[in-house]
Amino acid sequence: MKILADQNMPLVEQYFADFGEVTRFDGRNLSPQELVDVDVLLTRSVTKVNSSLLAQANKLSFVGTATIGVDHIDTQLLENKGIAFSSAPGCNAIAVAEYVISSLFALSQENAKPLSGQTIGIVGVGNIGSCLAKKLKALNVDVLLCDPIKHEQGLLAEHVALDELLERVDAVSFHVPLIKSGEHKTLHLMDEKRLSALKPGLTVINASRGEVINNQALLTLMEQGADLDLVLDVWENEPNILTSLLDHVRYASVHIAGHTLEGKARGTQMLYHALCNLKEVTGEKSLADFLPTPAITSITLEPSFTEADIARLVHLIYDVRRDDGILLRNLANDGFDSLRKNYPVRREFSTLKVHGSKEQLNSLAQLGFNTAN
Ligand SMILES: NC(=O)c1ccc[n+]([C@@H]2O[C@H](COP(=O)([O-])OP(=O)(O)OC[C@H]3O[C@@H](n4cnc5c(N)ncnc54)[C@H](O)[C@@H]3O)[C@@H](O)[C@H]2O)c1
Ligand SMILES: O=C(O)[C@H](O)[C@H](O)COP(=O)(O)O
Repeated sequence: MKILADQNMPLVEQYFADFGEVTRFDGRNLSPQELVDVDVLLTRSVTKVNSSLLAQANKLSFVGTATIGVDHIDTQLLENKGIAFSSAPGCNAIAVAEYVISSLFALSQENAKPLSGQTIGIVGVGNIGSCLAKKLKALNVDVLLCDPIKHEQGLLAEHVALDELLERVDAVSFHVPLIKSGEHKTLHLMDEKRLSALKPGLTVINASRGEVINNQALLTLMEQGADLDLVLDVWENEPNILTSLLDHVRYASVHIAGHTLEGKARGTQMLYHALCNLKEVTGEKSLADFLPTPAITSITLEPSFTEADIARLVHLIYDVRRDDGILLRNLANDGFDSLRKNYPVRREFSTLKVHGSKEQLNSLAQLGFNTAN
């Protein structure tokens, strides 16, 4: 079996070598010719899997994307061609939620505005939005949720319409898929009209897809002096982003919100299990076999540790300002994709074992730290 895998996908050889020969490709520059005689294609989010890419795919029987988002894949085409498909739902949901928590704590410190007592809006309450809501509630934050689809399905009673939510919150975080048309379209969900109506002092976080916010309209608004705290991980037209917007963003990063070691590796593992199912073999390999021990494994809290110290613990594991600095220092020389490829190791909160009193550990456990005795 011939397996073609994105060069930025970790652990492919470890998981897939038993199935056949693994060859790597450059995600943005895969040519139709490279798919001749290939059985399995494993992508990340930058490869557009469409009819022109598959024009010479004479043997392809499985396509997998080790990502949550599937807007780069023509899934209808795969179905029509009888090619099995799998994505990796939820694989990096924890990583994205931790990115948002890190950003909110950093802003809270810099703006001298405690997080506890703030109202945060979450737009899109799927795997990431739900995970984030749980963590925020553990921090005594009021959470407003907006997800009209789940509401219509009877799965979210407390849905708040987007325009009302934007008026009521201190910060809003977007976790919707990119939907280009239809009643629930998210392309330019934040269009010029909605952006212009935002209240001063609002924090706007986007770690979903860049196209959810009209970037040019946002730039124009910021150039006119709008008072918004912007946290942007995703951009329209990646990798050729609107660089003049960077001057107006508090924390900017190169579409890495989901890029913990665990998040990326889980994506690969989920595709491994999908292929095992397809081939009717038992998948016996596990993430724990491959992930390295983190640099800091445990910490003990003193009785003086209070809620205010939670931010320090969060930033010990991941501080979004590290990634903001990397982008600002290096984008011009290295370029967007190279910064993504060489992203420094980031681990999830669960890799830190925290020892302390029962009361201290309660909210830390809900934030995702390892508090097991
Ligand atoms: N920045 C990153 O690194 C990164 C990482 C992972 C995922 N993502 C993006 O985040 C998106 C969400 O991920 P998820 O795992 O939570 O997906 P999910 O499918 O579990 O949840 C998405 C939710 O959004 C809701 N939704 C759809 N249209 C909506 C609308 N118009 N308004 C409000 N809600 C709407 C859906 O009903 C669903 O509940 C992914 O599709 C992907 O594009 C980005
Ligand atoms: O949808 C996703 O899962 C994320 O956007 C994903 O983490 C993007 O990262 P990439 O696949 O481009 O490395």
